[in-house]
Amino acid sequence: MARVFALIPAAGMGKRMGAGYNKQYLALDGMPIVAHTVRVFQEAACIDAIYLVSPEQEIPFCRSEVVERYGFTKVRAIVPGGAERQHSVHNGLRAIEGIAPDDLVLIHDGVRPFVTAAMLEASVAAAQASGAAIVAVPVKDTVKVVRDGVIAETPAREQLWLAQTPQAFRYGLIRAAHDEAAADGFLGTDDASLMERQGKPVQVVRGDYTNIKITTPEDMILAEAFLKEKK
Ligand SMILES: Nc1ccn([C@@H]2O[C@H](COP(=O)(O)OP(=O)(O)OP(=O)(O)O)[C@@H](O)[C@H]2O)c(=O)n1
Ligand SMILES: C[C@](O)(CO)[C@H](O)COP(=O)(O)O
Repeated sequence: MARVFALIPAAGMGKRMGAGYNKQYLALDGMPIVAHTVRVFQEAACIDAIYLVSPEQEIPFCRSEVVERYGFTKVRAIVPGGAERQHSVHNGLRAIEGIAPDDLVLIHDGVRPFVTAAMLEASVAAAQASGAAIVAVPVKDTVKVVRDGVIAETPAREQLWLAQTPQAFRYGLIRAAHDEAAADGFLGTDDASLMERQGKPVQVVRGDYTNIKITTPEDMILAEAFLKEKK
């Protein structure tokens, strides 16, 4: 039976949030954003172990203020991050102890606190069946490709989806994709894109519009509203 590992990159700088410190520690209902996220994985029966990725200098803070404070017993290690998200994920993948190629890894942004147990279960089932699956939602607006301030193209909306996380993979597949991208100096903005460039299929699991990545200040307003609605 494949085991399921969660890998949560939380080693960004939160530059677009402009909070003056890492946005994953901003409080939502008195609890750091990243703790809301980890809690969903801690409580999900389908997750066996969690690896967190943090800026190296913040590892002691993350351990005491997130892992120990909230009793996240599934967290096996806090791994030092890299310059870009992809580097942080690659560091995390290399740090998972005793993982087998057929085990599953669910990669999930530390700043997407509205992930649900249902999304985790659907991702696990899809990756178990096909090897690779991401959560995504259809775009609601019309999307334009713009070059030099002028519209170059209007892609058919029916084909456009917004990639979210979790992104779930058989470990052997995503490890090979990350190793190859690193060797080629390729930087993608999500993990699925590293498999796509190898011509490997990635399934899509329908997510939810509330599964936002908290990126800019207005996302905090949305997050507070979603949290109020959940209560
Ligand atoms: N070098 C990096 C960059 C990002 N992340 C993580 O990847 C997730 C998504 O990244 P993003 O929202 O872009 O976060 P930041 O990089 O912190 O934001 P910014 O680009 O505004 O600095 C976050 O949980 C972030 O902590 C990471 O682990 N390591
Ligand atoms: C992985 C991701 O959350 C999917 O939407 C996104 O691509 C991360 O991008 P960012 O540049 O780190 O914000």
